[in-house]
Amino acid sequence: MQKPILKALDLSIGYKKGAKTEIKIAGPLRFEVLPGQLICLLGPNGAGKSTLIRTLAGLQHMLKGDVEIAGESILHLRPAEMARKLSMVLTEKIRSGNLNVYSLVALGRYPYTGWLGTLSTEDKKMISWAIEATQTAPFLHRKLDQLSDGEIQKVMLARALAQDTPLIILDEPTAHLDLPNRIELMRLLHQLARQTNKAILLSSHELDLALQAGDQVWLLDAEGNMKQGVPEDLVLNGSFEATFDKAGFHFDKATGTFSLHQSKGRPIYLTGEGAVAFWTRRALQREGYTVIKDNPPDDALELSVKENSHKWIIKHKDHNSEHQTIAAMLAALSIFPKTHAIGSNIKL
Ligand SMILES: Nc1ncnc2c1ncn2[C@@H]1O[C@H](COP(=O)(O)OP(=O)(O)OP(=O)(O)O)[C@@H](O)[C@H]1O
Repeated sequence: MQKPILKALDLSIGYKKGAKTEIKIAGPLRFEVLPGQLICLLGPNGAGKSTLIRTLAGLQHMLKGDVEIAGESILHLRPAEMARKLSMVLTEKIRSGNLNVYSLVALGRYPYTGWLGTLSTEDKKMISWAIEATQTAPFLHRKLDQLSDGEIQKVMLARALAQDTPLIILDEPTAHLDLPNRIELMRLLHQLARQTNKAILLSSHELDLALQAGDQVWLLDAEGNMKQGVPEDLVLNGSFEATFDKAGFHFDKATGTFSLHQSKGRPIYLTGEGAVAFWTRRALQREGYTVIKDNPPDDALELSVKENSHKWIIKHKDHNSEHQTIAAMLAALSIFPKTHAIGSNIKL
């Protein structure tokens, strides 16, 4: 059996106010991270994700309990030992604008190079691999202040990879990335965990990506409790919904998506499959309809969609009409009274 690379033993995290007062954010927490796992730490704003990450990395005192990395308490690890076991990617902006990208990535080798910083063949190989994996080669000779926030994010990941530690912790690594790059980064982290047997823990607000890529999800709620599990189990047992419970937010277990609108409006009986039905449903929910798939009431509006022909057919008593776009279908539906429209009081 594999030994955990990271372990929390009744860990309480938070802040000290003066000599005596403690502000506890979460705990006692117990968890283990095994080599090869990608763990996504999720939770609403202010739940304590960054506090937990900083505590695990020894950047902040724990209130109680202990954290072990590769079997050793972080309280006993010297900085040089820690740097060979754990690499960090934080979201804070780097100020050293004068450094070029290659030099920054090469800094990842510092735990192995000693004072002079002379790079061995092995060091150079590792740096090249980190650059290739993160696709940072195109801006290798640029200075950091000539990079976008997203590019800096990738370079910081390259530095962490060059450090070649069994545990990598990233605080919101997708924060500055556009959608394709967010997907690409999650895919890369997932692959890295599998191929290199590194354990990777990241905090994120990317609920859908975390659901897809995480081997485990940790859900930290506003009360400081943490639920852990395989993402699909957490969806099915309602933990996911409960952690992000917010007025006006609805988590659809069937599609794994959050929606802004709680549909309580006029029922509409939708038949059809595939992408056209999916986007039709979204449009109807936005307009405040309650979309039903089974047992329609007698006076229900009926809408059938045809996947291949992009045709929307509305039926209601004597009414029967056919439409070529969602816009036209919605316009046609507007002649029927809605009981009420929902979704106006949502705070994000
Ligand atoms: N230095 C500090 N002293 C006291 N309380 C703090 C300090 N820094 C943060 N906090 C509080 O700790 C709680 C957790 O903050 P943290 O930044 O860890 O949350 P988070 O889950 O990372 O939030 P976000 O998703 O918004 O980044 C918040 O209520 C925050 O106000």
